[in-house]
Amino acid sequence: MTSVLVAYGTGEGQTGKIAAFVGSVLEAYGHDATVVDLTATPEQSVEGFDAVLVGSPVHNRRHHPAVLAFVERERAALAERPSGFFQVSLASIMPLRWAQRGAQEFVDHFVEETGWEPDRVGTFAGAVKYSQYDRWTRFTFRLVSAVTTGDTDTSRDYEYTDWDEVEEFTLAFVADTTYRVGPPSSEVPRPAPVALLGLGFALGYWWARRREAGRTVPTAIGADDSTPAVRTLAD
Ligand SMILES: Cc1cc2nc3c(=O)[nH]c(=O)nc-3n(C[C@H](O)[C@H](O)[C@H](O)COP(=O)(O)O)c2cc1C
Repeated sequence: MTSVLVAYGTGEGQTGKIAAFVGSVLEAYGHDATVVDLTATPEQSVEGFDAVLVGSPVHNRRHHPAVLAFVERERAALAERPSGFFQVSLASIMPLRWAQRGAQEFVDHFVEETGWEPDRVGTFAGAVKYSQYDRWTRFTFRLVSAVTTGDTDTSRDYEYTDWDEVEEFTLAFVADTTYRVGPPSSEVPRPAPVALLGLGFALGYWWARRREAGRTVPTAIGADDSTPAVRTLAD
């Protein structure tokens, strides 16, 4: 069992929702997940964890300040263990190619700014939560949505996160982690496959010998007792 810290920051809660889902996927696959909101627990350390996943939303082209502070402080310890980063933004859902490139640019900037190079990066689509915005933000998002997604009904929220994509990212991270940390001892391959392989070879050899024997032709028994009773075609 690998112990994984899932540390995140969030503005309107979508990154927290994704972090909780990541944690539940990890638990479902037999790992020990600790999901921590860095705003509530800014002193969180990565010590004692086998692997770490960090999640941050993008607001006004910037990552969450609690996440930036955490990564900058824990950078050396993060480099010593498998680590991954997932970013939550709306750039990831925009139909325009330049906007999608923006999601990767945010990540590049984050890596440059923090000096941390995560082993795996996920860029997930977030949500528009009109219910949580002030008047100005609601107005701005309504305008942007009018020319992008068309989701302009401010009486409801819109979630764009692709949960299958989040699950795939988590499982790929687990695979990397198991590779680097090593599988739990209960999952170490048993010698059974090796024994089966040996049995397969033995059966193959036996079958080949029988086949060869089947292709033999009888010849006259020679006067000389040393003459073999049968001779193979190859003789
Ligand atoms: C004030 C504000 C600014 C935002 N700025 C950006 C931005 O610059 N780029 C972007 O792609 N998404 C931006 N978003 C969209 C958020 O990344 C998206 O809503 C995400 O789901 C927020 O995650 P959170 O709920 O964890 O805070 C912004 C959202 C808000 C409310």
